Amino acid sequence: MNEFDLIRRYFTHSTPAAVLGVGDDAAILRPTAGHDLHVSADMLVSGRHFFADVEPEALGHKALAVNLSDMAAMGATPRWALLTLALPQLDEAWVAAFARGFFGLAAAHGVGVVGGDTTRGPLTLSVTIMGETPQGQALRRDSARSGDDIWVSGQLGLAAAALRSRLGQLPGIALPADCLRQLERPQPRVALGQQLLGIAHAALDVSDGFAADLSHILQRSHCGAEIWLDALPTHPALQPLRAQLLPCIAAGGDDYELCFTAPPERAAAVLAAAAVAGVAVSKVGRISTVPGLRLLAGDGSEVQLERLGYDHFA
Ligand SMILES: Nc1ncnc2c1ncn2[C@@H]1O[C@H](COP(=O)(O)OP(=O)(O)OP(=O)(O)O)[C@@H](O)[C@H]1O
Ligand SMILES: Cc1ncc(C[n+]2csc(CCOP(=O)(O)O)c2C)c(N)n1
Ligand SMILES: [Mg+2]
Repeated sequence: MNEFDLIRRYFTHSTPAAVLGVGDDAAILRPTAGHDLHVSADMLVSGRHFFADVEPEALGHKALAVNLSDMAAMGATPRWALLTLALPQLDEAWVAAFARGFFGLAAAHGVGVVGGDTTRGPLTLSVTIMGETPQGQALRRDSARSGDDIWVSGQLGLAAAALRSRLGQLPGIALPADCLRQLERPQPRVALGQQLLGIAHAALDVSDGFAADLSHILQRSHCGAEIWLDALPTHPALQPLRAQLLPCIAAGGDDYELCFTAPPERAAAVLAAAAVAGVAVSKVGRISTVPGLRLLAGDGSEVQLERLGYDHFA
């Protein structure tokens, strides 16, 4: 099997939503009239974003999931993706499983894989994703307003706990299986993002860590926030370990949940949107005019974290 057999066999699927998909020098796409086009890229590098021995099917899922999560964060409907791979060797069973995970999730979200690039090299997966929102409707980072409630979807800290456990940093702690599942197969909150259009003011997805990512909203919106640490949602089985796992919950990363702000009078609309999307949401703080992020313990005292989130170069 050569490079082109590999592409034909594993990476060429029909793409009815594209004018022209895999097989030419470029794909041809026709965005929906009256919509804005969203484009985002996210890369996964072996040893940096995943362990080299991870199940290839899970890796295929995650490579697309982290990109779908960026579309979810904008409230966009994901439509097309490009898949760029560097593979150290041609291991057909590995590629078949990877493609199963990737194309399974693509099909579930109606995303057409319209092209990419394949080369030999250190295991690296890069995805470019494109999606749409009705013109001017997208959920951006720069639109939070003083007085907004701050919400987060799902549960935080599970993936970071699983990572630390795998690294031997949580001796004597048995984690629920949901933690490893969250690390290896995150569920992007695409439906929630779309439901929040017209309700949320600002949004992003939590990839580096809740505190670090919320800080991006604060910077771009020129405001501050207080966060009630006890309100940050996590897995029930981790509740007794909350104090020890606070760095995972508040600043761990790999959560792929949505953090968003909305005016208090839209709280019922937020809860209704979450119910339609089938995702739990928690109110965890408030946007204020006082600059900076204040993390508050149950007694109202301010907590300083050593790190707010993951940083590749820190
Ligand atoms: N090499 C680069 N060249 C140009 N723009 C970049 C580059 N790397 C990142 N960016 C841009 O910087 C912004 C922040 O990027 P980042 O990768 O941190 O996105 P994120 O959504 O916060 O996190 P994640 O990568 O986990 O999705 C984005 O607008 C992204 O397009
Ligand atoms: C083996 C291994 N080591 C570390 C981590 C943790 N990790 C890596 S990148 C990142 C932030 C998001 O990445 P990016 O900002 O590049 O999108 C996190 C939380 C992991 N998942 N696997
Ligand atoms: Mg993002």
